[in-house]
Amino acid sequence: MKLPKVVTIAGSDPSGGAGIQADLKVLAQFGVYGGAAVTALTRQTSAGVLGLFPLPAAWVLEQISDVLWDLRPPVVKTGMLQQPAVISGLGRLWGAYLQEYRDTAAQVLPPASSTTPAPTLPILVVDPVLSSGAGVSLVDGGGLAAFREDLLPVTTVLTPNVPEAEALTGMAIRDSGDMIGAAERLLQFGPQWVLLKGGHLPEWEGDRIADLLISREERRWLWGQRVPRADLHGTGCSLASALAACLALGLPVPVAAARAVEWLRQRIGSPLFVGQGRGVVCQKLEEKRE
Ligand SMILES: Nc1ncnc2c1ncn2[C@@H]1O[C@H](COP(=O)(O)OP(=O)(O)O)[C@@H](O)[C@H]1O
Ligand SMILES: Cc1ncc(COP(=O)(O)OP(=O)(O)O)c(N)n1
Repeated sequence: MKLPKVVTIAGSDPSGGAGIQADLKVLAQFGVYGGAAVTALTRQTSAGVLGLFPLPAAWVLEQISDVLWDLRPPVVKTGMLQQPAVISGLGRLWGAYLQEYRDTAAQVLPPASSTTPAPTLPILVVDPVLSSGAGVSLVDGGGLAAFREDLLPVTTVLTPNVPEAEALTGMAIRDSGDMIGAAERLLQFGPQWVLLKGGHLPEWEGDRIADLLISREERRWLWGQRVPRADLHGTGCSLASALAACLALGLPVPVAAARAVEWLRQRIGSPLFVGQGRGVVCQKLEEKRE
């Protein structure tokens, strides 16, 4: 088997709970090699985001291009992209990356027929980070339009939470029916799959909770046990990285999504308190120390 590799494109969180630091730790836990292109530096503690220092957009895009054509990762995951020029530029770069795969496959494979499977294309997991858990905006004006117009058309799996799906669609999401409507609207922007996370909805009955995984062909609810949730951050980054890792290990999207969601849910009720503020996702349950 080829070395499983994921490149994460995200911001830096010095406290290690979110951003590239969290992504690389999750990838390592799944046994997947991680590369990272950094979009912005934050001043951030476990209590929240104190400041944001974006790197020049052209320079960020050069970093991404360098690492894509060097490592040739089969899976890329995005976190805080922050600037519209980075979001749109990544859409263009990813289109070129996919095209090169198609051209190479056309040279080495026999012509496609009903019996030859289509070549496996690289996978782009987009976690549309818009704000920190405490509400600090992590995207500049124009970012939503850049996502909708330039990045979602080339996205394989989009992983919004409820507020992110509301912002991208302009639709209010109050219950599971609204989740379906918003996820279908998101599919119209172009992603092949949408994993709409349900953690922000109050409606779930009793001790159950669900996320919605949807494509143009299928719809699945990923049900799980709702646990009392301590205040923690980095859950969105960790889930998208776990999903990217499972995809790099060769699992199909529905299996990878179910496994990643389960992995995170096992950790949500049992965070690590590493600083003075919120908890972070515990990387290895069996090694948990207070
Ligand atoms: N109280 C909870 N108990 C169990 N799982 C939860 C709980 N809250 C959220 N989750 C799960 O954690 C993941 C992240 O959910 P969510 O909070 O919606 O997104 P985000 O972390 O991006 O804000 C989802 O798989 C969701 O089902
Ligand atoms: C550098 C950086 N990137 C992303 C976030 C947001 O983290 P996320 O896991 O999406 O959200 P919360 O769990 O914090 O709600 C961040 N804070 N910093």
